[in-house]
Amino acid sequence: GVRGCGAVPAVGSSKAERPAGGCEGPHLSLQCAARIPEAGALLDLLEKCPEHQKKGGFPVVVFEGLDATGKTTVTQSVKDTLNGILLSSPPACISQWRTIFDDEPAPIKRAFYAAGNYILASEIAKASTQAPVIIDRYWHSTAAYTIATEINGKVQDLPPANDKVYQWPEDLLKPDLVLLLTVDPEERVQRLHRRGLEKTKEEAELEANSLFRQRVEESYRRMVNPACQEVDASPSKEEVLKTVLQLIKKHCAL
Ligand SMILES: Nc1ncnc2c1ncn2[C@@H]1O[C@H](COP(=O)(O)OP(=O)(O)OP(=O)(O)O)[C@@H](O)[C@H]1O
Ligand SMILES: Nc1ccn([C@@H]2O[C@H](COP(=O)(O)O)[C@@H](O)[C@H]2O)c(=O)n1
Repeated sequence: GVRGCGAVPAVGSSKAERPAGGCEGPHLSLQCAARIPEAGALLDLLEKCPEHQKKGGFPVVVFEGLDATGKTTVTQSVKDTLNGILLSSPPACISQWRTIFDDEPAPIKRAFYAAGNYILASEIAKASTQAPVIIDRYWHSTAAYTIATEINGKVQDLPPANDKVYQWPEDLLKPDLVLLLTVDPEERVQRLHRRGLEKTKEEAELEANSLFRQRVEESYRRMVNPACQEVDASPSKEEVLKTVLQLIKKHCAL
């Protein structure tokens, strides 16, 4: 069995909790490695990461949110202001395989992002002994997009608010603070267009499908332990930076 690879049917549960019959983890990993050579390399990297990584003494702050809500912009500024270390999910060491897994069926694609979070945890453990760590997406993104993809229809059709799919995995290093950036849909579309990068399939889906967008955001809001703290990211870049720095100072010992 491999950490993180059973994330689709068991979002939020730890490796140990996953039922053998319902767990796609080991099954998926063997299948993947035989068919996709990069899956073998990914699993090798994952196996090298020690389990139950511990955080260092510096704060670990995650930024979450839909595409184009301003995560890249604000994480860079926070990192510069705090002399921190900027990390992202999926981590740089596996990002060259991202397009390969993005084109795979949903369970394999999600397993890639889930495994990436466990590899990222090793980087967070090390970096947080040296400086404040600022992260662009982590587990909440993997969980929220998975839940919103697995469930069709309206927000009311999502699993109930206290369902265990919204729990943080027991065996994954926890951040000190998770900030969820939100902007109204019109502003977000304008930012997407202003940015002008090529859209991924999922970004196109997000833009076209307002119900999907609502399910992703609501899933973020339902995540617990740690929950996301919502930040209105509609104001100017300077205002947003000021707000998040205040929140970091309030919640983390710097
Ligand atoms: N507060 C803001 N006001 C106006 N424009 C902004 C603000 N923050 C970011 N932008 C602009 O919006 C666009 C998207 O921002 P950014 O790339 O930081 O979002 P993102 O959340 O990292 O997106 P993705 O998740 O797709 O990488 C960029 O062109 C950026 O300059
Ligand atoms: N921890 C993560 C990170 C990302 N994803 C998936 O990637 C898409 C967004 O990535 P950007 O680089 O454009 O911000 C997002 O749609 C997720 O599908 C993930 O699942 N888990």
